[in-house]
Amino acid sequence: MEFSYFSRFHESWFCIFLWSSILILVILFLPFFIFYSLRRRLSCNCEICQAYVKSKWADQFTNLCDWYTYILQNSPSKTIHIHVLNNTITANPDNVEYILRTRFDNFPKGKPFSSILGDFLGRGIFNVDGDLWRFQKKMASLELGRVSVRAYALEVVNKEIDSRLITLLELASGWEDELDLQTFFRQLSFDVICRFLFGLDPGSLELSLPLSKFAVAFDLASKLSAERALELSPIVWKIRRLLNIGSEKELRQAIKIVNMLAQEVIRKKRDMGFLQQNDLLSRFMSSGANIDEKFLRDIVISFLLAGRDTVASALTSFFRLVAHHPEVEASLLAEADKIIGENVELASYEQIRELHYLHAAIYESMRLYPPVQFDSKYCLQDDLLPDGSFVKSGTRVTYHPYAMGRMEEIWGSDCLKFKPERWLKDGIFLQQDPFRYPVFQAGPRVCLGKELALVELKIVAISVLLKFHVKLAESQDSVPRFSPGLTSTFQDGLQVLIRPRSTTYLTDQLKQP
Ligand code: HEM
Repeated sequence: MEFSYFSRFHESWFCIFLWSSILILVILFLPFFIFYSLRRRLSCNCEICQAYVKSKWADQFTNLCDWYTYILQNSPSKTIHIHVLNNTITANPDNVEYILRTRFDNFPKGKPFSSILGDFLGRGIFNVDGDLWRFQKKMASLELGRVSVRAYALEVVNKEIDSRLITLLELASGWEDELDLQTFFRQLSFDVICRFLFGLDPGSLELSLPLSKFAVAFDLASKLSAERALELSPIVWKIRRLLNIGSEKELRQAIKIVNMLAQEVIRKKRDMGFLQQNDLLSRFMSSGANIDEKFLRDIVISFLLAGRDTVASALTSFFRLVAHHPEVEASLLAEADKIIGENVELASYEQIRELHYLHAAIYESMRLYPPVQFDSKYCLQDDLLPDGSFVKSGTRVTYHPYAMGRMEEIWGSDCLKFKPERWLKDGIFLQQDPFRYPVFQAGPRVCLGKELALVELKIVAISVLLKFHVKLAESQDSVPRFSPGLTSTFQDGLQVLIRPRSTTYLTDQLKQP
């Protein structure tokens, strides 16, 4: 007995000694390891790589995406290679089609991407390939592909507009203080997506923190996860994560809060009895598939991300552009007046379908400000893109809808102008090739929520426009600054004054020189 106690005592000291030695060795050799792995990356002396590494681009451009746009516009093939990032970036529609459709199997999301977003999105649909992706896509398509989905979306959004949106904006229309429309739309789209996908009223959740704290944590987790991709080597953030320091510590804390929200959504759904319900979450829960608690959490987070941030981003940019273009605002109101008429509280689905100019204005605003500015895939085997660019196995390929929306070769010499008319022929909205406009992605992984999103965008936009005039706090020539994140967000939000719409306002506005 005494002997075994003695030997265990020695064993534990031996373990401590062993682990301490390993730790000391790691600490001693880590800087060399990082240095050598980064040296290879930093060694490219080409102008573009140096501009990236030394952040020289920031001398001329407000946003990284504007710099990428500039170099893509100036590239004859509309494709560039950032050697230090091992990333081929393209704004060439032929390449986009090749990556997203023709050679879909050779360009999955891939392991590097899943590890960047893995802590936040886990095995959720955005972050996986293969069977895990197919399963979630099938379940989501059953729900989002229903014939009645648009009518149901309209019902959910109309309820939200009727019960909250108009009341809140009426309140804000009496304020002298500015309202951040971006935050407002994020709250709205969160409520809509909870009702639509989870069959839940967010107000009924029993949360230990106010909803706004969860929203902040959600945004932070999205921003910090996206920033991992900007590091010159994944080793940098992986070490920070191992030591739980800096941004990785913040990310861990933010994810902890986000998890609390997801757990409460799942708990509430269980309480409500998911077997009798046919929303998306209930479908997953009753599918009989092997879905553990963690997988359910990942599903909830991915769909929240898909439906909340993208729609809020699209609405915010739309109102910013419309406020800067009174002539577009006038055309939107004139169309609504013709189709919906006066004194109608909420438009019907048939009326919404008839609003071609509104549809065009929404597409046009997403052309200039796509909610997902760029999207990366991973090249499995060496490949050659249609424009002749060679892509090496194991490197990243990125298509860039933000830059594509600003290409003269695609949209003509007035590509920087906000001009909804470019989408209309004889007043009817005309669809463009999705590989020239991959705002909803295209090919097998095309956005599953496109129809829901369009209904939501149109009905919210017209409901607000008909009742209120949105006046921007920023000046006419201000350039928006984006926050890094998975979805495009204005760093300073969108500060506006809300005013009740008077019938004479617009005429007065148009009379101004
Ligand atoms: C204006 C609004 C929206 C835009 C611009 C948009 C755009 C996109 C884009 C670019 C992707 C590809 C992302 C990637 O693979 O990395 C995507 C995927 C997806 N979106 Fe949307 N989206 C919008 C709204 C929504 C909404 C409201 C939902 C509702 C649930 C949704 C559900 C999805 C899903 C499930 C996927 C994954 C598809 C797959 O991987 O097969 N989206 N979306």
